[in-house]
Amino acid sequence: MTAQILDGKATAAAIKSDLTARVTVLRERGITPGLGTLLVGDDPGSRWYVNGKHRDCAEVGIASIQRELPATATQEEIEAVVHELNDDPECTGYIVQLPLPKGIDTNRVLELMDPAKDADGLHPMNLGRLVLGVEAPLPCTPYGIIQLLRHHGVEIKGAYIVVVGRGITVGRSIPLLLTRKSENATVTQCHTGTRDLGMHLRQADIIVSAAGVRHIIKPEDVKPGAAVLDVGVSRDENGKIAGDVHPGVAEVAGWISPNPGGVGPMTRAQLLVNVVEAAERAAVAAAG
Ligand SMILES: Nc1nc2c(c(=O)[nH]1)N[C@@H](CN(C=O)c1ccc(C(=O)N[C@@H](CCC(=O)O)C(=O)O)cc1)CN2
Repeated sequence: MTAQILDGKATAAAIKSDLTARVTVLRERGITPGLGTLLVGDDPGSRWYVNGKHRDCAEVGIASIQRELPATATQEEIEAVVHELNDDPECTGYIVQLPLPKGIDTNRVLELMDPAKDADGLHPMNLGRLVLGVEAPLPCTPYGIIQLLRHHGVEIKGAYIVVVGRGITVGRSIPLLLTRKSENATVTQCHTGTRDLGMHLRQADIIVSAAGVRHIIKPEDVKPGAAVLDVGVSRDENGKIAGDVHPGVAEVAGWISPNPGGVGPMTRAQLLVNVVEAAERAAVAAAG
């Protein structure tokens, strides 16, 4: 392997240490930030992610509010919990773990959330604010990726970045962040329907792959020295979890994010940032 590692675990640990200090200040002022989660169904992966989020909360001093519903929950039952979390003063920010079971209208659930408590930055109003360039909680994985690149000194400004994927949590929103004046990158969005994906990838200074297609990023399609971020999660024929990036890419790239240990821990760290910032905003509003 010649590529340097974009170490998400270490970067997330540094972010969490800063947050612990900010939470202490809030608590001294009588404000305890609280993260709520709503998990619907019994998918072991989703449960693992939600448990991880609450472990992180305990580490930095954020309170946890855990709500669960069975896979058979109706739209109305899910919406009732969303209303409860909106009204719960101890819950300063929350997430609805995705994906929701088949048959549930996810967009409607997200729309019903109080945008001021949207810890994922996925509420339509907050995504709209992002488009307008107005302050809003930032989507966790996209902003986590930017923090990971910054932390390792990978130049984003002026870079040509190819994003592979168009899902709600990463692909749709990361171009919005990367093309802001503060980042000033040029972005092409590709996806599984893109003709000649390799032609786009070979020109990229930075590749962000969130397609969920095992090894869609191949060594021959990566420019030597490029930074490659692997966000994809899929399962191989034996049920083993695999990323989007072929292991051979590490011999060509200049930087690579391991998967696990790269973007995942950054997603979780950014979630905590959003919860703390929401509590800080609420404290300012209450004071003034
Ligand atoms: N409401 C949301 N739902 C989902 C999101 C999201 O951001 N908000 N993203 C994904 C899942 N996810 C967070 O919820 C998530 C995925 C992975 C990790 C992580 O830390 N992964 C580890 C490895 C885990 C393993 O070994 O299985 C890593 O990359 O090191 C954190 C969060 C879909 N749903």
